[in-house]
Amino acid sequence: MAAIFNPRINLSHSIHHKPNPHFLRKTSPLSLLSTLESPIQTPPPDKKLVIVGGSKLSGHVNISGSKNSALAILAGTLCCSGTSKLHNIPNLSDITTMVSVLRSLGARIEVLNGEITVDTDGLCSSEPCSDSVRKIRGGFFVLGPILARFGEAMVALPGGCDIGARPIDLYIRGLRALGAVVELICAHAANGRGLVGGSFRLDYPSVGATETLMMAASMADGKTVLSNVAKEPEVVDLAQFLNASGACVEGAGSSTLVINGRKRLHGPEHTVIPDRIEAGTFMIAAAITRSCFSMSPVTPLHLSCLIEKLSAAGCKIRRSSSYTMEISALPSKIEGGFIGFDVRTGPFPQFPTDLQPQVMALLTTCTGSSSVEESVFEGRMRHVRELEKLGARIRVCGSTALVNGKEQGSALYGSHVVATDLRCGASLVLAGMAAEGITEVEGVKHIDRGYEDLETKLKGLGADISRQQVPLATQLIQL
Ligand SMILES: CC(=O)N[C@H]1[C@@H](OP(=O)(O)OP(=O)(O)OC[C@H]2O[C@@H](n3ccc(=O)[nH]c3=O)[C@H](O)[C@@H]2O)O[C@H](CO)[C@@H](O)[C@@H]1O
Ligand SMILES: C=C(OP(=O)(O)O)C(=O)O
Repeated sequence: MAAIFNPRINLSHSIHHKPNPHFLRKTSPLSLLSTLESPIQTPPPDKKLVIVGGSKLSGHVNISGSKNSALAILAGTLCCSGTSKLHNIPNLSDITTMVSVLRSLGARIEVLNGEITVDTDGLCSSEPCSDSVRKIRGGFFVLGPILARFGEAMVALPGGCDIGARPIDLYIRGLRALGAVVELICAHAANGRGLVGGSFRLDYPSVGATETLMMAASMADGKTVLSNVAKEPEVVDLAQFLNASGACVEGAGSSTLVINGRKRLHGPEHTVIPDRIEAGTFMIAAAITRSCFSMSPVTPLHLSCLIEKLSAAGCKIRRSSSYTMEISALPSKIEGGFIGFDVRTGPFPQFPTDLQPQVMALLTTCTGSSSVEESVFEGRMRHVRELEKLGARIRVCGSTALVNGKEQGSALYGSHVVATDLRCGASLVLAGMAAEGITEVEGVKHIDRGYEDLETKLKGLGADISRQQVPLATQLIQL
């Protein structure tokens, strides 16, 4: 079948779902009902976070399980027969959406206090609910497992943060290398039976493409070699989950993966790694408020680039037990004050793009000028305009932002700002805590996608932050 895939397709492209006769035959009335029940609801009224700047933070904060690991591993449960039991799953709207994606395929899921069990024995569809897939990036990761398990998949184009074009060409070319025929939204095994092992080199170490191909190859017939893959800790966590299911994935954390496919994987028990981006956000919170507190569980190796930068700027970072880290940014302890530093984002182990907006907020409060180069997502500078509303002085030239630190006696000041994506929201909350006066951050739904109880955790450390309803009139004007 001819391939008509356009790798730079607009993500808002509408999807026409043809009914799949194979699965319609197999679909029970109950699972059809649950597909129909998939939420198509009017979005809830937006909330705002109101922050009174200037509080010092202290105490201890618990770090939740990793959003990005949990999303990939939830997709990975589709590779496993029987029941997978996952621990340390964060309570986030992205996870709720991913659960809807899996349920729309017929998975039976129980969610209780950070634990999720996924029973895939009743899977009855190769077409996940498009509305759910379109809401998040992780929804698209089900493509590999569905294809590997059923030999065909029909998946809508993904959503996620609006931070660039975010094409899916590597997923498609990689799956083709494993014997898939891929049309715009529909993929099936070329030989009509299943995927076969193959070799594929990614032009760029894409996290999602690596994870999707790893899952697909785990059930392909024979050996697969993937090179120039992503080395992010979430990729390693997924590999550990798959290996615990009986898969044979070697090399996770290096740039080459060798995967020997298995006919059948079984549901394992797995604990998701701590969220390094949440932990990094809290480290920056300590730095920007010139405070001292501890956090756990944290894996310092996952944050080495940030630890290096903050230490060079004057923070004292100490491991007080294997999973607890204390960060001290008390002005009395930092000789010569906080000095700005340069950052360039890149694939792990380089500086994470998901901490770039937060670190930029910090740099606006340091002395001297700093440069922040975003090399991963071409559209990840939307927080700059909002930071400027709080008094930040930033000039963007191409993919680099030149941040002018504070002048003698100057500070950020409170204002009304809007989060346009998840980490933009985190950046604005951090800046608001350092600003003089009151900052209102709208667009909290973006923050809820990736931070579990952000304001409760910050309040626990001593921040003055509350969640309030955005008046309806304001919401209507924004529409
Ligand atoms: C749910 C999840 O895990 N999200 C994370 C994942 O996103 P995601 O997996 O979408 O990010 P990628 O690693 O794929 O993207 C990195 C770069 O590769 C490009 N690219 C990607 C795929 C492709 O087929 N073609 C292509 O050109 C992207 O446009 C981007 O410029 O990794 C990003 C990079 O660490 C993080 O910011 C996201 O938080
Ligand atoms: C970009 C992010 O998430 P997603 O890939 O889910 O949009 C993020 O977590 O910062």
